[in-house]
Amino acid sequence: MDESTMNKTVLEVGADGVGIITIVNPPLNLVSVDVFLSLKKSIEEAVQRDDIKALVITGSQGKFSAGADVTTFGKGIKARTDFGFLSIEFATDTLEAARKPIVAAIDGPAFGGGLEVALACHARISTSAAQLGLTELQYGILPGLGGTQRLPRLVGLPKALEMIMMSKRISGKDALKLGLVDAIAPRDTLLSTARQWALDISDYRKPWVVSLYKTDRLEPLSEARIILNLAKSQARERTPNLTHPLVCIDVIEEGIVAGPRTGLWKEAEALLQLRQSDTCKALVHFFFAQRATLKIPGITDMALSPRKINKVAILGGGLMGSGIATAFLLANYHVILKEVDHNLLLAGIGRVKANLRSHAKKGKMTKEKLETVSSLLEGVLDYDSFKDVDLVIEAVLEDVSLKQQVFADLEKYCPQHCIFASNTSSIDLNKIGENTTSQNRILGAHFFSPAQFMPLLEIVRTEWTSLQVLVDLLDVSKKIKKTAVVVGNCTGFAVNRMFFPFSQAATLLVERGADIYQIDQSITSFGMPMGPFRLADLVGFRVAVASGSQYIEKFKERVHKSYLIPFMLEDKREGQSTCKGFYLYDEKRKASPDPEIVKFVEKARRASQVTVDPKLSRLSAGEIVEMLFFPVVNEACRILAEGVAIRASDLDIASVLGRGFPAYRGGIIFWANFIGSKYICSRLEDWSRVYGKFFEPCPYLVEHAMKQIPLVMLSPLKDTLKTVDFL
Ligand SMILES: C[C@H](O)CC(=O)SCCNC(=O)CCNC(=O)[C@H](O)C(C)(C)COP(=O)(O)OP(=O)(O)OC[C@H]1O[C@@H](n2cnc3c(N)ncnc32)[C@H](O)[C@@H]1OP(=O)(O)O
Repeated sequence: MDESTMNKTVLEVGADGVGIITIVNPPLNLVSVDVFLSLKKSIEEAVQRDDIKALVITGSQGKFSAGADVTTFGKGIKARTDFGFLSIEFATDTLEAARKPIVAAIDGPAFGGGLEVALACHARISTSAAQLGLTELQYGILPGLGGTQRLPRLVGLPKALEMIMMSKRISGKDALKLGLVDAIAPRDTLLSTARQWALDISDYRKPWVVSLYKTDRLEPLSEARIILNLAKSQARERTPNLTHPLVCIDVIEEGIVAGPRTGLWKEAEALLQLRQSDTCKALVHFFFAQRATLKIPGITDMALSPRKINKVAILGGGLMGSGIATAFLLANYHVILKEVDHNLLLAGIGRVKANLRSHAKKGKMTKEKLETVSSLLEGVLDYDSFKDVDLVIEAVLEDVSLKQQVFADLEKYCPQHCIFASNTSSIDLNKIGENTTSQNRILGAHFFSPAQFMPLLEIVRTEWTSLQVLVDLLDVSKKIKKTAVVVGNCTGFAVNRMFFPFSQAATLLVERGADIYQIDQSITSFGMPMGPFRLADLVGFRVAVASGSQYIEKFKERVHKSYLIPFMLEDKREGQSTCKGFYLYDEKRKASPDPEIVKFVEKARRASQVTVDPKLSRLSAGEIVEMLFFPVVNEACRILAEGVAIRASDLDIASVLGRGFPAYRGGIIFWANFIGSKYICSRLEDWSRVYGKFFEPCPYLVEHAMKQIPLVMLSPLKDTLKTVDFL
């Protein structure tokens, strides 16, 4: 399709007197300014023509419209789309006020501005598989084409709030139940059904609904206020650092209190401001960074088709193994769970079944599906049933020799094509495969706990891993609904290695005078799900010490060796599992600060023989954030410099999806670039002079700071792949 036939709408009139307006902007029919201007022109023309009785709006190639082009947010606005043009002059005064009925025929995506065009039509017909949603909050803005006013009037306030606040996407089938669409039609009769519906409206056989003025689904004002106030307090609690969800609720409220047209003006005003905000820029970056993870130079551009994976074996039914098994079962894979003895196997199966039941209890799966999925799980104690396994994921203890033995066994019992993945979080994969001749089918599949929920899968390739194996695992990751980030092999890989200095900085500061609970508080206020000490309690001190030792061994010259956790372990404090760590835990796992903690802190201070710096006990929340996260940025820079990560934005995704770094700050590198490499480098230099090598900025960061350029890859990708394929 050439440029002249894109980015516009096309009007065609049938013998029945129905004009079909098609949005033509493939592949997703995004509604650009040009599309809106063309749509306005088509409607105005159709209203004037005597041969047109009614209209249908649809999208080309079976896709209604994926909404506005989000890359334009934060940029200058063209004159014709000035304040109020889109929602008032176009959607309300041209489309909704047209003197001829207009029906939306929806297939494929109808998101954001796309759905808002449909909401302003006088009826909506969709296929059952169509996807509908007002997803704007996901980008730090609000529905800006009247969605805040029309959706509550069509589906009622609670459902509209749920959809808008969660950027929820629903199917055509569910949209029918809500009253968001008027009828469902199969794909091949969608247009004819919409045509007939438009004629029926024109001939008064079907109602001509102007959604902006519909009131039958709106709650009475007093009830609406209660619902809105509840939504506000939920938004404040869920995302205390964000204003756009609250602005959106205010706009909805304005329409209910002062009338929908006043609401539209307020919506237009809010959109203008929000689309320029830093939050919007960060969230748009996050959206594209996540999509970029799917494109891996040298891997996904090699035209290799993924092989079908039918049977998956998980070794180890502990917390990780059972979570991974659950994720595979939920995607309908046949799963073998292997343990070393009967009791451990029963416990592992029990965990998986409890995970599945809790999924069903939350309404995410029907009872029938629970039964089907549970029947796909098989528990075993030996390798007999491994002869037709396609993928093994090892999740045994973090012990090198145990893993080496396991991989040597796998080579004996599994078929030649089987992929061997390790869920190790820090051990070198080359070491794990040392006793095998299968290095080309070994890779890391690092899941994050709880594996059935956490959306990230860190795929670790070694210099030997076959491209086909990588393509296979990338395909599996999509099927189990994980975002995969492919990284190179090194201690801690990308995610844990990047965040190791985070907990190191925290203990370093405490040993030199800072307060444990103030650190945790500052970090959660920044937007992390929990602070480093609460996190250490959750992970457990034994795991923290075991993985920490890998870094201490590997990066001796720059790690901070803390005595704090070892002293607490001596006193049988292991974290949340023992109800005592940095916090005390009650029977409901509620954490409270422990006054006795000071005893351990003082002992650690004495042992490390450092002088307490009174300045550190008076750090502001902002300083604490900098002192914990700038070392993370520094390590991320080393990871980029070594070519462990493919691109800087992958580390943004890894930090958000693997560690809970706030998406509205764009991810660790985006945030660092927002602050500026020069400032970060100078702060690290200052601290390294006072507190030692741990804070010393790496050459990559220094170079970027000197040139005052953003932290992105400077050098081309390191080519780590030595073999092409093993098949
Ligand atoms: C004023 C209004 O109120 C504001 C709005 O409308 S906000 C926008 C609301 N729209 C959305 O949230 C939809 C976002 N898009 C999606 O979720 C998915 O693209 C989709 C489910 C529609 C389709 O998925 P899929 O078929 O896998 O295609 P996908 O690869 O994602 O997209 C194709 C290309 O379009 C891009 N794209 C998708 N939606 C886009 C958007 N809204 N803006 C800009 N680019 C977009 C993708 O990045 C991709 O680009 P690439 O080829 O260069 O990598």
